[in-house]
Amino acid sequence: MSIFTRDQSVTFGDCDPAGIVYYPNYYRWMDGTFHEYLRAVSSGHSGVCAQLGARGLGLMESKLAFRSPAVDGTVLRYAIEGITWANKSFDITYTAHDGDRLVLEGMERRGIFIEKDGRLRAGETAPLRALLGL
Ligand SMILES: CC(C)(COP(=O)(O)OP(=O)(O)OC[C@H]1O[C@@H](n2cnc3c(N)ncnc32)[C@H](O)[C@@H]1OP(=O)(O)O)[C@@H](O)C(=O)NCCC(=O)NCCSC(=O)c1ccc(O)cc1
Repeated sequence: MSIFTRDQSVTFGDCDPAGIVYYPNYYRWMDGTFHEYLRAVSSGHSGVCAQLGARGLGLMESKLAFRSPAVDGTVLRYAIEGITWANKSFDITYTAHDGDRLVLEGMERRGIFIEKDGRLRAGETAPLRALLGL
């Protein structure tokens, strides 16, 4: 059972000369899925950051495995499949499907980026968990 889903339409301009989705777009849409999730369950990224005194729920790591191609006209259903919490980071796992067909599997490792002694640091994740009720 997914935590959250959203649909993303693929248009002509999202594709490379071979007619399949140009891969950086998949990263943008994965990021966008996280932001839509935050909007659905909280005051959104900027609101959450204001509440936590954070600069961003920023990326430490991000990866995708491309399982099958998508083309102009595909409607991708992005899903957040799970969130795993560590002390100062959290991992979000994603899938995107075209109907029953798996198009990609992805993950992001994010942190609560705070400014400390003039540099970015990862803050504790507990306040975010509490805010999201997770
Ligand atoms: C992430 C950092 C602030 C962490 O700094 P520190 O506070 O010194 O981290 P620590 O070494 O103490 O590690 C803290 C935890 O993070 C984990 N960590 C830290 N860095 C990494 C990396 N690179 N990979 C994996 N895990 C990491 C580490 O294992 C610790 O894990 P747990 O304690 O088990 O939870 C610093 O490494 C940094 O500034 N990295 C560059 C970040 C960056 O430039 N990201 C790309 C910008 S994208 C962005 O900000 C964004 C915002 C919002 C969006 O929707 C999308 C993108």
